[in-house]
Amino acid sequence: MSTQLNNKKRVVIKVGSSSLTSRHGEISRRKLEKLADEVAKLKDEGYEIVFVSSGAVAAGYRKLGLIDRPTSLPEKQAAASIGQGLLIEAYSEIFLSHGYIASQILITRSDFSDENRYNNVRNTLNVLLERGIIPIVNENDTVTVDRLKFGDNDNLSAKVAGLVGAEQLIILSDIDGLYDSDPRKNEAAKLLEKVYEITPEIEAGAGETGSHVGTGGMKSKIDAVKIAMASGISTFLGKASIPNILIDAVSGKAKGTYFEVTDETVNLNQKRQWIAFHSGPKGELVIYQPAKLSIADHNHSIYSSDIMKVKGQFNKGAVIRIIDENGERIGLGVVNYSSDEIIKISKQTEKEHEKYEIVHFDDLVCELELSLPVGL
Ligand SMILES: Nc1ncnc2c1ncn2[C@@H]1O[C@H](COP(=O)(O)OP(=O)(O)O)[C@@H](O)[C@H]1O
Ligand SMILES: N[C@@H](CCC(=O)OP(=O)(O)O)C(=O)O
Repeated sequence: MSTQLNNKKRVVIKVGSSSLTSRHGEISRRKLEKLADEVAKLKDEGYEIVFVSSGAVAAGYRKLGLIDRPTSLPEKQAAASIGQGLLIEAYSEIFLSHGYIASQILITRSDFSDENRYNNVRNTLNVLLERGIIPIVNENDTVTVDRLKFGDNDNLSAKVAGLVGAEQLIILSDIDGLYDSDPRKNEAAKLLEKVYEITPEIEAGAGETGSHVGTGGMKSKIDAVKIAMASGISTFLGKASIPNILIDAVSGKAKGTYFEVTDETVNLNQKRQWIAFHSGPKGELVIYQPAKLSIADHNHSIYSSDIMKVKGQFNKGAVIRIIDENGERIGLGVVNYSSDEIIKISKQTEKEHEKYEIVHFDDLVCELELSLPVGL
C-alpha cells in the first residue's frame, strides 16, 4: 500500500543497537558506513528511504561515565541525549559524502495519539522524502516516560511504515532472520524463509534479546511485523552485517525471513491504522452478543439497538473501546454521538432508536478480525 503520488518505492529500514555500536558502548563507524553505503545505493536507484535508527543509549552510556548499558530510566535518557547527537552527526557526515542530506525526527507516542500531530508528522516526512532527504527516526528517548513509550524501535518502525504508506519494511538485526526457536538456545533451530501469517507457534518460538544492548528481542519484532502486515506492508528481517543485505532485501534475494502480505491479510487504511494503533480510547460501549458476531463480519456498523451499556463520559468523535458483557475486548471505533446522547437514544422505544448508527463500520477496527490487540 503506497500513498505517495510519484512512482518511487518507499522503504522503511530499521536497524538495531547492536548493529550500529561496538561492544564498548560507542558508535561503530565501520557498521554505520557499511549500512549508509547501501542506503545511498538504494537512493541512487530511486528509492525513498526512511531510516529508523536505534543506538542512542548504546552510543552514549560510556561518555556518561558508565561501564555498562544503564537500566534506570534517567540514566538511559541521559545516555540517549549524548548518543543521539553523536549518531546524527555521524549519519549526516557519511550520507553527505554520498551527496545526500540526512534529517532527524524524534517521535514520542503522544505525537501519534493526537490525530493532528500524527498527520503533521506524515506531512513533514512526505516533504523530506519528496525532496530526496534521508529522514533518520528514533524515539525521543530523553523526554518520554516508560508509561508513554513506543517501547522499542521495532514497534516504532512498523508504525512509521504505516504512516508513510511504505511498500516494504526492512528490519536489520544481529541475526539472519526468524527461526522456529531462539537459535542461541537451540542449535537445531530452523530459519523460516517465508511467513504468510503469524501463528501461535511462531509467537511461542520468538524469545527475548540475545545482546546486552538490544530491546525486546524477537518478540518485539514479531509484534511489529503484525502491525506492518495489518497495514498491508510486507517485512524483511535479516542480518545487518551481511554484504549487500539492503540491496538484496528489496529485490527479494536476501538471506533472511520475508513476511509476505496476501489477499487474505487485513489491510487497514490510514484512518483505521490510527484508530487501531495510536488512539487512546476515551470510554467503553458494552454490546449484545449477536452484534459482536456480526461485527466480526465485515461492513457492520454498531447501532443503538446493539448497545447494552455506556461506560465513561466522551464526546462525539471520540474513540471508544467496544466490549461484550463479559468484558472481552472486541475492538475500537469512533462514535457519532456523545455518551450523554447515546444514553438518551437508548431510552427511546426500540422502534425509534434502531435507526441511530453509533459507530460506522469504516471507523471500526475489530480485534477478532485482526487477531491483534488494538489500542494503547
Ligand atoms: N525465534 C528466534 N529467531 C531469531 N532470533 C531470536 C529468536 N528468539 C529470540 N531471538 C533473539 O533475538 C535477538 C534479536 O533481537 P534484539 O537483540 O532485540 O536485536 P536488535 O538490537 O537488532 O533489535 C537475536 O540475536 C536472538 O538472540
Ligand atoms: N531508542 C533506543 C532504542 C530502543 C530499541 O528498540 O533498541 P533495539 O532493540 O536495539 O532496536 C535507542 O536509540 O537507544
